[in-house]
Amino acid sequence: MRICIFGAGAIGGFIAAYMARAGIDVSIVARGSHLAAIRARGLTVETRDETFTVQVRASEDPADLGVQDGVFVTVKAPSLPSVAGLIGPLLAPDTPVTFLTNGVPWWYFHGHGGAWDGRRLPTLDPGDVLWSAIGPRRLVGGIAWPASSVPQPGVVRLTDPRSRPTILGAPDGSISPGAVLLQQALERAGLPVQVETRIRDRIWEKLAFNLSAGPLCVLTETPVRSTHEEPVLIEASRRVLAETAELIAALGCQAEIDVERIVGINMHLGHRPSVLQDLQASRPMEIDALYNVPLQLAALTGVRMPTLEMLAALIRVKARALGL
Ligand SMILES: NC(=O)C1=CN([C@@H]2O[C@H](COP(=O)(O)OP(=O)(O)OC[C@H]3O[C@@H](n4cnc5c(N)ncnc54)[C@H](OP(=O)(O)O)[C@@H]3O)[C@@H](O)[C@H]2O)C=CC1
Ligand SMILES: CC(C)(CO)C(=O)C(=O)O
Repeated sequence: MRICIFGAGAIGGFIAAYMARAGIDVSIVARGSHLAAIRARGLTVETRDETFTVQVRASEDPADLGVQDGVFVTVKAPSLPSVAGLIGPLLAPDTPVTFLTNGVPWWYFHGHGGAWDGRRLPTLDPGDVLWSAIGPRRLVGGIAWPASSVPQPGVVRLTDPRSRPTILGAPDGSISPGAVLLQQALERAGLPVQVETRIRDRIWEKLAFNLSAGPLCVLTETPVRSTHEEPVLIEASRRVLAETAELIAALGCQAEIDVERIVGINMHLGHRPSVLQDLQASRPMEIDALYNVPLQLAALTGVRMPTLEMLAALIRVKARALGL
């Protein structure tokens, strides 16, 4: 089984390393100092329980890696249009591609059914470049949960890669052969995975979690639990979650949003969300996928999200002021 991880940073890096260790023919698309370090010293994973290093084929040019049986795209959302122009050489006609990204995915309305079926999201896929290069047919929706980071080039750090399963699911709700192939690859690597028929419900569960504290972390530049030291900010988090639950229902999804459970988790979470990691590394943040597009969907469905609107506006101002 030939698997390529496109953008093997915090999330893709640990997946690639576990696959390589399990003997899967895995290669990665990486770039810059991270690629140089992986080539020179291998790809290292540090978890609570172990540290290990694997040698893995890596290139910034997918043409060096050839046609694959399956592809995991794990770049940040602002990098996705760059993937469209590069991914072609990895794809046979049936190669499944999953996008393990936070936020609303660019393909959200593909296979949705109903009045919005096939609607495009130009904010996430300007000029339909992903839609045209990858095509919705081979798509598998995906969600990753483990809190992870790249503390230095060539090194991925996370507490527990098995903390929560990766979720995969075809946009049309079928158990597609592509989803099953990608599931098998993760299982062989010893990573927990579930294939779901209602992928959008799971996307919203994850996004609600990201929305509960991510904006507060970006604005305060502190880890999740620090934002929950102030009762008024916990209240803001509760309001964002209530607004998100309303949007989820208006979109016809059935995600379970247990506000007090999420608040309870956040109280103890020392993680800096990946959106904050981007801010602090002066990288573009996933503002569109995480905040702006949910607000567009709120406008589409007539749902009011004043708290998220305010937080998103403050973040946009901050991003512009910092040139991000
Ligand atoms: N980190 C976390 O804790 C979690 C993250 N997520 C989500 O997972 C997704 C991936 O995040 P994460 O792994 O943290 O991101 P990272 O930035 O750590 O990894 C993405 C990698 O892709 C590389 N990349 C981007 N474009 C290209 C390209 N065209 N060619 C080659 N390499 C490229 C980046 O390089 P460069 O740095 O040069 O841009 C980077 O090394 C995001 O949507 C995030 O929100 C989900 C759960 C938890
Ligand atoms: C908060 C977390 C780890 C949730 O899994 C996440 O998605 C992120 O850091 O972006």
